[in-house]
Amino acid sequence: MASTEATNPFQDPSPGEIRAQGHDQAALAASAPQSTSPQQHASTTLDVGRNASLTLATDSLVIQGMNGGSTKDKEGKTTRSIPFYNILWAERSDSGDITIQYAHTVSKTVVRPAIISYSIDKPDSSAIEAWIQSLLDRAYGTSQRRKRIKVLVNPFGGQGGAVKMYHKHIAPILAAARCELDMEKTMHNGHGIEVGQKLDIDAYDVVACCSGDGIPHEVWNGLGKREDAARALVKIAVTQLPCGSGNALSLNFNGTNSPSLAALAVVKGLRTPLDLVSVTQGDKRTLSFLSQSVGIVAETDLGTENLRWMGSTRFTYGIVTRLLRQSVYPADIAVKVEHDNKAAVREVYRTEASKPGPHCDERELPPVNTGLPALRYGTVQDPLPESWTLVPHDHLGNFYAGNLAYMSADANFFPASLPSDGCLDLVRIRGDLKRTKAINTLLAVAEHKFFDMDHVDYQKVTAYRIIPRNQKDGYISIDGERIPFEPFQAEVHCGLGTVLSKSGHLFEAKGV
Ligand SMILES: Nc1ncnc2c1ncn2[C@@H]1O[C@H](COP(=O)(O)OP(=O)(O)OP(=O)(O)O)[C@@H](O)[C@H]1O
Repeated sequence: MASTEATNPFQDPSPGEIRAQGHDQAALAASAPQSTSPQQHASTTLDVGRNASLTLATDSLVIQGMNGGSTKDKEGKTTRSIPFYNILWAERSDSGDITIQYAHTVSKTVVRPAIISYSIDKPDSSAIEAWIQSLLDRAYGTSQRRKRIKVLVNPFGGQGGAVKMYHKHIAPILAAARCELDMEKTMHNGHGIEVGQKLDIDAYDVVACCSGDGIPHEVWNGLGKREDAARALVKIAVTQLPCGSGNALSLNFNGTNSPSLAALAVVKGLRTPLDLVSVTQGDKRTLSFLSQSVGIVAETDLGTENLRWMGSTRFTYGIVTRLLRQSVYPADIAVKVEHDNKAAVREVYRTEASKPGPHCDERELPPVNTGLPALRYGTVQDPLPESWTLVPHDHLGNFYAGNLAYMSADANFFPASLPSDGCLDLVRIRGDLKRTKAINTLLAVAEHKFFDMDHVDYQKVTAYRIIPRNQKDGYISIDGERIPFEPFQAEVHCGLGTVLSKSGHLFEAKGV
C-alpha cells in the first residue's frame, strides 16, 4: 500500500481532505461550545495500547499507531483521522476498553457506523472519562446528545423503499449515536396528523419522518391542532430522513438527499426555529412549511400524475410543455409586502448570513395552554385588510411563495429565504413571456441566475390573498398537496415551528 509521510500526525487533515470525506466542518465549528468546560482542560492525547494514541486535534480525532492508517510518520507509525462531525459515540466498556463509534464514509452518499476499540493498559478512570467527555463535547458542540426520536416511516413514500432504507441506512446511524428510537409505520393518509396530535411531547425531542415532504406537513398540522399547539411546535423538532419523491426538508436542513447522511445530520442537528404559514381557505386553516403555488408550478406538480413513470423527468417535461404553450393563470392578488425590491431582499439575507450561528435555540417554551397564534389579518372569508389592495394579474404564469430555499434537488428557487425571518419569499412571473425567455428562466434556477433576472419579481412578504379568475378549474399546491381551486389567504408566523439544522439559522443552499 502506498503511504505518504505525515509531517505531524496531530495536525488536522487539510480542508480538502475533510471535504473529500463529505462532511460539513463549518457546521460543526458553528456549533462548537464557546465556553471552556472543565473537560477541555483534560489532556488532548490519550495513550492506548502499545505505541498507540488518540488525539483531539482541531477538527478531528487523530489516531496514531493503528494498523490500516492512511499515512505513516517518520517513525513508521500509521495515522488516520476521523472528523468530529462523524463521531457518533464514545464510552468505556465494563472491561475497561474504550470504544468509539463513528460514521464511516463508504461513498459520497453513504456513511455506515463503524467501531474502534482499545484496551487501556493503565486505566486511570477519571482522566479517561474526562477525555471521552472532551471528545463528545467536540463531536456534538451544542447539539443535544441521545435525542429521543419518534420515527415515522411511510412504507409508500417515493418508490416504496422507505422501510428498507430505514433499516439499512438510517437506524444503524441513529442507534450507534445512542438515540432513543420509537419507530412506527404510517398506515393511511393523515396518520402523521394523528401522531402529531397525540404525541407525548415530554417523552420525545424529535419526530423524524422517513418519507417525502407529505409526512412532515401532516405532523406539523397535527401538532398545530393541539390545545398546547404553540408549546408542542417549539418543543418538538420535525425532521426528514429522505425517503420520498420530494425531499425538500432534508435538502434544506440536512444538506442532502441521502438517508444515511441525513441521519448523521439529525444526530448532530441544532434546534432551529422555522417560520410556519397559516393558509385559510373556506373555514379551514392549514399549516404550510414549504411552499404555496398557483399556476405553472402547481399544475406541473399536481397535474402530471399520469406521467409518474417518467420519474423526476416528469416535472421538467410538464413545465416545458406549459412554458411552450405560454399558459396564463389570471388572478387577483393582494400582498402585505415587507421588502419590495431585490436589493432590500439581498440585504436582509446577507445581514443574517454574516452572523455567527446562535449558541442555542433562544425561544422560551410557551405555556401549556397556548394554541396556535391568532391570525393578524383574519381569514380569506374576512373583508380584505384595510391597507391591502387587490391587484389584477391577467397574465400571471407563476405565483410561487416559498418558505424554504430548495424546492427539489436542483431547484434552489428561493435563494434569499431564511428559516425564521418571519417572511415568505414570493416569486411572480408572467406567463406570456417569449418561449426562449421562459425556457431560459427555468434553466436559470439550476444555474443560480434566477434571482437576478429582471422579469422575475421577488419580494419578501408576511401575508397575501389570491383569488384565481376566469378559470373553471385548476391547481393550487400547499407543500405539494392539492387544495380546492378557490381563493385562499396566507400569513407567516415567525419561528412558530422547530427543525434540526446544521447551522442553526440558515438553509444548506447557496444564498444571494
Ligand atoms: N400507509 C399509507 N397508505 C397510503 N397513503 C399513505 C400511507 N402512509 C402515508 N400515506 C400518505 O402518502 C402521502 C405521500 O407521502 P410522502 O410525502 O411520504 O411521499 P412522497 O413519495 O414524497 O409523496 P408524493 O410524491 O406522493 O407527494 C402522504 O399524503 C401520506 O398521507
